[in-house]
Amino acid sequence: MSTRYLLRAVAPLGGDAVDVLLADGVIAAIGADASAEAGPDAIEVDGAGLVLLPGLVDLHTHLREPGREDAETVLSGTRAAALGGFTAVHAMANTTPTQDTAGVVEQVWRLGRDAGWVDVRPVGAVSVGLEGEQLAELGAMAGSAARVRVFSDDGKCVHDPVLMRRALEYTKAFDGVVSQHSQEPRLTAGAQMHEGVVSAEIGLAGWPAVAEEAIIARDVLLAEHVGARLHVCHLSTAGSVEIIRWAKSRGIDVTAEVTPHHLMLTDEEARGYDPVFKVNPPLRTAADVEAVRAGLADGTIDIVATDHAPHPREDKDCEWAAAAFGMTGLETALSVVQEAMVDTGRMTWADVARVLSSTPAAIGRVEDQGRPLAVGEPANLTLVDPAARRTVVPEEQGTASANSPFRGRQLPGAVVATFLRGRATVLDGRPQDDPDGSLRAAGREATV
Ligand SMILES: NC(=O)N[C@@H](CC(=O)O)C(=O)O
Repeated sequence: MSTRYLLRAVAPLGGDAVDVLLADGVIAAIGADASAEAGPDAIEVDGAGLVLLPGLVDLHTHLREPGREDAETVLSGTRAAALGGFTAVHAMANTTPTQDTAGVVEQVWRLGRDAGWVDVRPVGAVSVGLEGEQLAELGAMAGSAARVRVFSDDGKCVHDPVLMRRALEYTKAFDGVVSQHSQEPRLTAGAQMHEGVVSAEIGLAGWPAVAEEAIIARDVLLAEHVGARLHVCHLSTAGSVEIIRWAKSRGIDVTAEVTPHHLMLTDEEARGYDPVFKVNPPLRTAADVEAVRAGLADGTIDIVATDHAPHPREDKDCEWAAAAFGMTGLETALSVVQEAMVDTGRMTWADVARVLSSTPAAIGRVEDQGRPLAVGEPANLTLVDPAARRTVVPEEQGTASANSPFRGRQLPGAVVATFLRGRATVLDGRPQDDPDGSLRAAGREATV
């Protein structure tokens, strides 16, 4: 018999505290029945003051394997995900080789299954080698064991409108979705950061907001024309929020994501020339941060996705122009959303469950994740302590890379436990391959 967990007096999304019993991979009982049915062997978890969320689902994670195992592996990245409260992640396609065939997506899916930390749903590339010329084997990836439903050339934009149209048409056939990295390449050649006052003052080449907005505007019109669904990756500007709002008002089938870092940080961070703040799309202005917060709160932006983009030291500890784009995010996402949206009174924990679990699961067609808290549902759950405060120390995180833009910051909230089909992957804030924390305290990766 698998281990049973009795979660005592947890707050399910703001409701009254209840006991919840996890057994045989599912939520076995809620309320008075839970303690009655628990039996003597159940492990009790004191949930007083804690919030019980459905396990988080990330639609945008870079796991880097195959090809850049010096930055992250499926094992280290998924362990980081579990520590961040996730029970499923979508692994982006910009690996080496590219995830553009059934063989490569199945390899990543298998590595994820064998690691056992979270469910890994590989994203398939839209074009062969992300080169934007020839459509990849979309149908074969969809029909593979990896059951790909999300397709993206992320890191690059599908900028050819004919290729984008074809991708939208083909993905419709198997209920897939194109997740577009919206960046007009000609408008961003050589770009280093957001184009604005700060880029002019510090002398770095700018990435104008219009380069994102022009592609989003084009794509929502293409999606309407074709009758397909479209997902917009890491939306970052006030203008992009307006375009999505307009598209939704016309009934266009579009969803959009914002990253935690775009909810919190601005282009002012670039003034110190620390490449940890170099990311694509770039950190924008305070007005953009306000617009994406408002867009997330009113439902124009559907989800938060991490765009966890680990890079090894040599790709970040260098001058700004030579550094790679990207920042880690799996282990700080929930805290950033708490600080930006919950602690400011703009969202409830039920909203957090929607934007970080049920809606990303729905967009990715992940059937057994993001489910309601009800008897018989798979026990994919995250237990959060909203009153905790912690200082971010990237070297103590599960990810194999240290490029967190939140280094040294105090953030609210902590993941106390994560359960994947009733098995604790994280308990007392510790990964369950290292239950007493000694390996991490010694500065060693546990099994990575
Ligand atoms: N978000 C990033 O800054 N980097 C991503 C790819 C990308 O979206 O450019 C990466 O793979 O490193």
